[in-house]
Order: sequence, then C-alpha cells, then structure tokens
Amino acid sequence: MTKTDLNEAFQVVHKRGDKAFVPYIMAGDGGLHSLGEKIAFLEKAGVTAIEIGIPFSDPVADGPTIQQAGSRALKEGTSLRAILDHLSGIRNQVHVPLILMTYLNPVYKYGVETFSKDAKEAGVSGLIIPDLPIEQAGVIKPYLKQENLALIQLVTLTSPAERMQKIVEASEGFVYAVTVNGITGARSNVSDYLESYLNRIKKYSDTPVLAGFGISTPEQVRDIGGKCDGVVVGSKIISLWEEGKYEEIQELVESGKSKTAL
Ligand SMILES: O=P(O)(O)OC[C@@H](O)[C@@H](O)c1c[nH]c2ccccc12
Repeated sequence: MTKTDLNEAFQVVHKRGDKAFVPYIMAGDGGLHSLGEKIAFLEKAGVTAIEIGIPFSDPVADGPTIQQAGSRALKEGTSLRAILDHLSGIRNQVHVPLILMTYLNPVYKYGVETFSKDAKEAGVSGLIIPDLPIEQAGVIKPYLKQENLALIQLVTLTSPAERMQKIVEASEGFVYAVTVNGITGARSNVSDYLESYLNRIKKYSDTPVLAGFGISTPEQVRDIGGKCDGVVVGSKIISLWEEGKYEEIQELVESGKSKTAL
C-alpha cells in the first residue's frame, strides 16, 4: 500500500459518505519509541490522518491535557530532530497522512529550509503552525511549497468575515475550524452557533472543513462532524490513551463513519 496524501485521503472518506477523523497525539509523550505504536494503532482504527504535536516549552493555545502531554514529552528529552528521525525510520510502515502541529520557534531554530526537507523526508504531508498568521506565512511558504507540504490554517469564532475568507482561501489540505473560544480541551456543551459558523466557512472553502477543540464524545463527533467534513480530537485521545482505554478510542474513531451513524 502506498502512502496517501491529504487530498486523496479526504476524497476517499468523502466518497464513502463518511466524515474525516483526525486524532491529535503528542510526539514523545510516553517516550518517542511509542510514537510508531500509536500511529499504527490509530491507522488500524481507521483514522483519516494524524496530527502530531511537537512538544514546545511555550505553547499558546494548548489546554491542560495537551500542555501536560507536552511537558512529559519535553522531560523525555524529545526534540524536533529526534521526532523527524523517528518518523523517517518508520516511514514505510505509515500509510495515513501525517500533519505536524508546531509553533514557529522550533521550526526557525531548526532552519526553515532544512526543516521542510527533513519533514518531507519523514513522510509528513502538512503542517499547522498556530502562531504564524497568514500575513507572515510568506517566510516559510516557499520552502513548504518546494516540498509539497500543505500549510493548514486555523479559523476562529472571532475571525471577522473578511479575514475569515482570506484565511480559508489561503488554507491548504483542509481548513481547521476552531469551535470554541479559548484553549483546547474536552468540554461538555456544544451550542447551535456552530452550524452557522461552519456554514460560513464552507461557503468560502474549496477544501474540506474540519472542526476541532473540545470534541470528546461519539455524539459530538457525529453531531459536529455532520455539520462539516470531519473533526479533530486531541485531549480526549490523549486521556484515553493514558488510561489504556483503547476500545473507546476505536469507538470515537468509528463514530464519524456512516455505517455506525445509521
Ligand atoms: O484537544 P482538543 O480540545 O480535542 O482540540 C484539538 C487540539 O488539541 C489540537 O488540534 C491542538 C493542539 N494544540 C493546538 C494548538 C493550536 C491548534 C490546535 C491544537
């Protein structure tokens, strides 16, 4: 089986009438050796792509669960270079697209051009850099383009219409629609405003729109996923993994699929 890229992966899901499911995991949490194991498990569970967090000492948007996972990973001494080396080593076993979620600083320290080359070499398909506004994306975009790496943009509830359109149009791979104000993390109530928010984004977008932040139950995956093209789930996946609740992870992943929604 060859490696699928992001666009292809979304097309396959769409053709099946399913919704995309993208879990977020923190690289180096539980030791870097466990990264390949997690990727293999999630791939087998049927995820569309995997978002891999690069631990960073100064995260801006991460909630407590992600922050703690990041601290554990940093304590293990996980570096961006070690993560890319690890991914490169398991590259032939990984068939789902991988997306790196990193802040700008580690990329700068690594060197933008070398980073882009090494990320490609490691089998990475796309990047999320939450502290890189579209106005400044020019500093990195040419290098990413050279390696055919997608730069996925985040839209938030507070983005004014004009800016929202700009962000959505600039986004590659998919559009990440942040569904709550504030930080990441599981929470219980998801309101109706989401529908009109997601519709507004879809209106501007040629690429799939995925909702993320605060999604933690199969019902939310179905409910919110049903209003767009799929979901990203981070904190809940990390907690379930820590608790060893692998069947629940499987259940979450499958809840976006049409056969279980019937
Ligand atoms: O953990 P949650 O609430 O399920 O949300 C996903 C989120 O954690 C993940 O996509 C992510 C982690 N850190 C980020 C920083 C910015 C944007 C997104 C993220």
